Amino acid sequence: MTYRIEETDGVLTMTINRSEIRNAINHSVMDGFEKFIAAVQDSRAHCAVITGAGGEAFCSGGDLSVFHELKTEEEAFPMLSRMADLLYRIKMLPVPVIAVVNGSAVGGGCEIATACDFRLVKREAKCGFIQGTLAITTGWGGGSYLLETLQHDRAMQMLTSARMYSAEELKGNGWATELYEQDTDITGFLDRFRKIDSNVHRAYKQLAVQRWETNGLKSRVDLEVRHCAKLWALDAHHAAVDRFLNKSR
Ligand SMILES: CC[C@@H](C(=O)O)C(=O)SCCNC(=O)CCNC(=O)[C@H](O)C(C)(C)COP(=O)(O)OP(=O)(O)OC[C@H]1O[C@@H](n2cnc3c(N)ncnc32)[C@H](O)[C@@H]1OP(=O)(O)O
Repeated sequence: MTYRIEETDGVLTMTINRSEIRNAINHSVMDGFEKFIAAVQDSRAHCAVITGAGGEAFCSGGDLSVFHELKTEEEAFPMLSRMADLLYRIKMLPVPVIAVVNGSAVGGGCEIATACDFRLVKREAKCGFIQGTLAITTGWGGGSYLLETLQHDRAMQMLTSARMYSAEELKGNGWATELYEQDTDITGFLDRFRKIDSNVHRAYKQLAVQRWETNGLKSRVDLEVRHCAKLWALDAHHAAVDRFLNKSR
């Protein structure tokens, strides 16, 4: 199975389960996100968690071994817009969503984590919006979420530098909520959530959702998807993806 969904003590967790390919996202994982969203909406959970299996990576973004077959704007758009829609629905979930970034988050992996309300980042993890090195922009809404989350210049720096950041840098620029060393530190964070009535969490989340629904976030995400789909079709992107795939062979 490419994902696992479990509920423990009022916490619903989705684990991307493709560690051999660093938890890259394909359509099967997207099906998992559909199920996860439905499960959270139907539950009385305190909060939801997204993480990756294996410990090397939280998520390495889109599965380039599959998505390199998408050559044109028209071919790329449905994949980008499907995942953007899923991340928007995750952002709008009625409870706080926590990304447990237990390894590298690269490209779309950073977009998934940025759609969440909190990012707990393992001290050894490195994360980056490296899309620029592939001659594309973020295409799943993560650029809009980053600009919504960080101070403007820090968000722009992360997007335009297209480089990997250390966990310390991520704490410094505000992307990481907390750094952690051991899994027990995550348990401590979740226990603090459980101590407060879940209606309180839901009420604060509703305030955030209300702000995003009225400040045009969805239309910015739609624009982001269209920009990425256009750049996706250019030779510079296909050449960069070929270089990545050939290097790892
Ligand atoms: C499509 C949407 C777009 C967006 O909107 O944001 C994107 O997400 S673009 C994709 C961005 N992702 C990448 O460019 C992939 C980057 N991957 C890496 O930098 C590294 O793999 C890693 C995540 C830092 C992990 O490094 P390491 O632990 O050293 O593992 P390997 O590099 O040896 O990887 C193991 C294995 O997995 C394959 N792999 C990794 N990521 C992907 C991926 N995104 N798509 C396809 N395959 C991936 C890698 O090729 C290795 O394969 P083998 O050599 O066959 O074992």
